[in-house]
Amino acid sequence: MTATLRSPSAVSQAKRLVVKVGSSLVTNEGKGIDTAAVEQWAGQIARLHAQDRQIVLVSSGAIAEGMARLGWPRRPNAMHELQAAAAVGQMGLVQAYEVAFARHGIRTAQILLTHEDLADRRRYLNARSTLYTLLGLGVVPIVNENDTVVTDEIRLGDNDTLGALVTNLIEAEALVILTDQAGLYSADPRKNPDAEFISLGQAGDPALEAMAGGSGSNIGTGGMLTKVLAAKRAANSGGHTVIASGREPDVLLRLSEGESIGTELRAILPVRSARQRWLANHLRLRGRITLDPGAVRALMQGHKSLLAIGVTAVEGEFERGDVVACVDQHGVECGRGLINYSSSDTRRILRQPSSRIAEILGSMSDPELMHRDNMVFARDAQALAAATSEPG
Ligand SMILES: Nc1ncnc2c1ncn2[C@@H]1O[C@H](COP(=O)(O)OP(=O)(O)O)[C@@H](O)[C@H]1O
Ligand SMILES: N[C@@H](CCC(=O)OP(=O)(O)O)C(=O)O
Repeated sequence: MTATLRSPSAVSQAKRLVVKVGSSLVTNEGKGIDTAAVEQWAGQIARLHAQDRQIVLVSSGAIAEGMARLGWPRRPNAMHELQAAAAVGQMGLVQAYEVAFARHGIRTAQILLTHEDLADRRRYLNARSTLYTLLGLGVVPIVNENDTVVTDEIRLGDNDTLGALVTNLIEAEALVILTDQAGLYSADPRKNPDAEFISLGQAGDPALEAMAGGSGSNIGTGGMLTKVLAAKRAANSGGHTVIASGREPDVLLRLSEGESIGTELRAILPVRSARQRWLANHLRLRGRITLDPGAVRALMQGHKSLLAIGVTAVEGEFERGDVVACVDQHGVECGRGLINYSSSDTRRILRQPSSRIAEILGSMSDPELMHRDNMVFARDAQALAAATSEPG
């Protein structure tokens, strides 16, 4: 039983939405592209299009389809083989979508993104402007990670995260994650047949992360946890998320008509500005600086600029203008931002008042290490609790 009274549905209100379909769904559990399913989704999206809704499709399946085309029975471990499979499979993926959408007179466009594209401010703005242009032209962009050029260290790896980043990028009101389960259960239903179905929740609720696979330890390995975390990320731009079965007949249409299908994770957190989201969405940072409890409080409670005097340690190598994490003494991130001094200069001025910067470095470009306008502060109560429990 997946449908419950839950109204109004986030999707029914959305004018702009991102639909994400997972690998096992698209490729029929690795057997090769499920053209019937692709046609179903294209038909539904065409109907939503006719209602003047703008849709971006984030589709996985390149690696699985590449493996099927190359006749590889098992997923390779070597990165270059995964990349080769993705290059082969991506052809099949876009071909299937192009044919399916053309039947409805709709053009499609292929957008392959990497984490670096979204981390670099200029490339991020370019990607956003291209997506807006395509949506304005009535085209359905088909997005995937550019698996062929990413390396292990910089890959997003799962398209749930990519779907959320795209939701933030284009400020979509809803993210629909279609998968092989009816939605989120209180535990993995494959292992726990008594798991309860969760129809409605709040994006960012840590209890959901525990249900989806334990908080933290499984991050990045896919499954439900990346979907729950994607909902939290989508909420940064006010996007509501629905996790539902891609095999549910007319799932997108019924959601758009207000029917309660799947798990809806509502965005209730205050919306962050586009610049704050860009800062928050950096998945891999060049360095981190450790703050003393007083500086953590100034950041978390006062949203103040960060001064060198509150910094106790510096890790990593970074330049002025890089995005760097601020962590408390337990390593919990309490904010991040564009740093005004390189890692070597920061090491020289840490624990020092701003009045001594010119004397130590020979000149002072800025009195603060990070200006509050170039920072985003954690919403996580854990960091605040850690900071306030310490005297200082
Ligand atoms: N609490 C949970 N509720 C539902 N599914 C869960 C849960 N925890 C883990 N899972 C697993 O997550 C799987 C879906 O994730 P994944 O295979 O990555 O899908 P996709 O390819 O669509 O992204 C489900 O098949 C299910 O076994
Ligand atoms: N970019 C990869 C998909 C990554 C992935 O496994 O995503 P998902 O199945 O959505 O968790 C591909 O197209 O094969």
